[in-house]
Amino acid sequence: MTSTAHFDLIIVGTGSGNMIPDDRFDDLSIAIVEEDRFGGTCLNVGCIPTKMFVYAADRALEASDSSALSLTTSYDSVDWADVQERVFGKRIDPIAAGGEAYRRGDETPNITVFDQHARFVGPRTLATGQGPTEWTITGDTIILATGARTNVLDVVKNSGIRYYTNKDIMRMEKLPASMIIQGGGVIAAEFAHVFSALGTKVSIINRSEKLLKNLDADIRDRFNEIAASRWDLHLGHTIESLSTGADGSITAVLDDGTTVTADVFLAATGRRPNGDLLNLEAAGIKHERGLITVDKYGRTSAEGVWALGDASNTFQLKHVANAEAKAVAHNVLHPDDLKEYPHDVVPAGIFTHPQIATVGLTEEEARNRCDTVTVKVQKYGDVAFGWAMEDTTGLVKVIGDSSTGKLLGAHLIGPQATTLIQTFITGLVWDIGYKELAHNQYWIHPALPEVVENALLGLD
Ligand SMILES: Cc1cc2nc3c(=O)[nH]c(=O)nc-3n(C[C@H](O)[C@H](O)[C@H](O)COP(=O)(O)OP(=O)(O)OC[C@H]3O[C@@H](n4cnc5c(N)ncnc54)[C@H](O)[C@@H]3O)c2cc1C
Ligand SMILES: NC(=O)c1ccc[n+]([C@@H]2O[C@H](COP(=O)([O-])OP(=O)(O)OC[C@H]3O[C@@H](n4cnc5c(N)ncnc54)[C@H](O)[C@@H]3O)[C@@H](O)[C@H]2O)c1
Repeated sequence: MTSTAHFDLIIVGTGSGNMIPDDRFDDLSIAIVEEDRFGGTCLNVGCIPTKMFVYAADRALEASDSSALSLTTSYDSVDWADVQERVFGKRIDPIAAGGEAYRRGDETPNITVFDQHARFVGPRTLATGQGPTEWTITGDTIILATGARTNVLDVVKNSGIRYYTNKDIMRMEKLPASMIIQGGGVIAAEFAHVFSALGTKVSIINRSEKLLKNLDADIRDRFNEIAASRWDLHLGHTIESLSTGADGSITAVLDDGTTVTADVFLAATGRRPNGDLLNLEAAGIKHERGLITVDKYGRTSAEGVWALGDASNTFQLKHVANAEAKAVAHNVLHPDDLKEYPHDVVPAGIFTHPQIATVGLTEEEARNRCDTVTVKVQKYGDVAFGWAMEDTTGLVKVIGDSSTGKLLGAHLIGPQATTLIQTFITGLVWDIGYKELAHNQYWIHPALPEVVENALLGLD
């Protein structure tokens, strides 16, 4: 038998969706539906655990060769099980379990948790469940925060090989001796660094000729040079077939006949939004191949239904999903004072080695839009802290419009790039001219942000 219930608000997905119910919502009856672990991608299988692995990988890589600093150091080995226990056992899993217990417990009596897949069976009506009990729930307001999943290509799915995605690769039983990574985007770049720094031989197979192909060309090319020195790259190729050997190893045959063999295979070929699994048509919700269509306030095509995060934007970034969740929380409470999703200045960081960070227009995009582009590329190695680091590869590229004195974009590769970029984000958000940004504040000498100062000073 199917039970039924009505709620003021239904939230599907507990990534950024779980941020929404705060004390402003205490008077509403709320259903939260989550079919997997509480906390969503970022907490359980994305940003947070990956960066905990990345930090260890950074230390291992740096220790493996400090000769430029006149030091004799080495990286010996990793206790893989201990890293997993530290990341998941001590931190991630208790946070996820605690988040769920809080929503199920006495402190949020207005909230009911459903733990089965939700799909629409009519306008503002979802079929879901609590354990084995089937439920049909209706809501005056529904917020879809259902995220995205790995886009596993047919050649992988249909091959019968055991393959990993970001969901299970960090929980592998032991560190593999070798790994094939399919894809050349952000996830490939981050995991290639993690595994190779810890001792795995990494081969990357990527359809495009360049890794991280959408970056500003100078940053992209610098990264590709560094990547070629660390990993076995097969760029500009696709996989024709995959098979499992008698010893369990995986062999990929590429479109040029090359074979690549490794212990494990990681699929990192993009993430597709989960809307295709929600039966959106039954509720009159428009979407494009699962990407839910929303207006600038987060409203879908169906009255009373909102969407946010990876379910409905193409940024696929946690800070954007969080910002949208804040906007939706406000909008459902204040229908006469809607806030727009903040999509004007969206920065991104890539926690590979070296780190990469980017905000605003690339040089190519800027030149296509503006005739008065000014560009400065400042090497880390030409400022005092860069000398201390003996850095030979880091650079800060800043792009401005000389006719207005305004920043257009900034792109960094090098140590602490994801931190250094914050000055450019501030400049862009507050519309501060690049000369003011450089001159109207102190830059601690001889700290690394001097590389940012010098980049700004170099614009015409
Ligand atoms: C490996 C990796 C590393 C990343 N690193 C970064 C990073 O460093 N910085 C950054 O900004 N971003 C990063 N991201 C991206 C970031 O994780 C996502 O943009 C963000 O988590 C999206 O949040 P969300 O709330 O939209 O979706 P999610 O966090 O994916 O939440 C969606 C939830 O909905 C649930 N759900 C879906 N459909 C249903 C259904 N029908 N019924 C019930 N429940 C359902 C899912 O189980 C999931 O828990 C990373 C992603 C990956 C994969
Ligand atoms: N640090 C961060 O902020 C961070 C970290 C990890 C993931 N993420 C988010 O997760 C998203 C997904 O990451 P990703 O690396 O999976 O995606 P991506 O879009 O960055 O890269 C996908 C890769 O797969 C390849 N590919 C796609 N379809 C293919 C096909 N049919 N055949 C062959 N190759 C194909 C692409 O050429 C590309 O190299 C990112 O875009 C990012 O927004 C963010």
